[in-house]
Amino acid sequence: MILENAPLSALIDALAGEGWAEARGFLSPGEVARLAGISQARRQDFHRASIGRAAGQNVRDDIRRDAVLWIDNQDPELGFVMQRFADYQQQLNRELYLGLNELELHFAAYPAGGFYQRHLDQHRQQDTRVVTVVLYLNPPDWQSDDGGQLRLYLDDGSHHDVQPAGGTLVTFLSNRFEHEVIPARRERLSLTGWYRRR
Ligand SMILES: O=C(O)CCC(=O)C(=O)O
Ligand SMILES: [Fe+2]
Repeated sequence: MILENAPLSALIDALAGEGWAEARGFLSPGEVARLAGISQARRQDFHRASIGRAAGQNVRDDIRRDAVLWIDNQDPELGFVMQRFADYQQQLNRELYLGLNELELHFAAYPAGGFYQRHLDQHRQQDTRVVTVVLYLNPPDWQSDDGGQLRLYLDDGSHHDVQPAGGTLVTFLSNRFEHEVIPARRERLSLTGWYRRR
């Protein structure tokens, strides 16, 4: 379901219904610019994203081509956005009894040519990821021609493409929807996270 400047309660309803939501205007343009600035200032610390966990981790250029920086949830510069995610977690628990008690977050940067092949956000052994959130930090002039859409594969065999415009938040049930990032033609920035249940 596509939402515009919606309250958190509308996201919760969409998640309980279809299992996913595209919430445009989740952050204001000013907040997006601030977060994008923080991400850019830390670019030297990003590292090439890998797949799998622990010993099974490796960088696979053929599967995903992005760089990430994991975030400390106590990071003082990020308090304004962490608060939004904490509110969302609290409402998810209150309304849907999901029992979420952890959020892991990373900045991601896809260079021109970057993509992420179709996948599910759960590691085979360890399926504690319950709800995915992706918040886009791109400039407002992102065009369809710039690529980088998030393609969500829906239950009925169709798909929904999300334009990674700054301020849009996508959220979905991590174990239900396969998805992929279509190759981007310009740098594509985001903040991606997973609520978990330990
Ligand atoms: O950036 C996106 O739109 C999705 C990224 C993704 O699927 C992931 O990091 O698991
Ligand atoms: Fe994913």
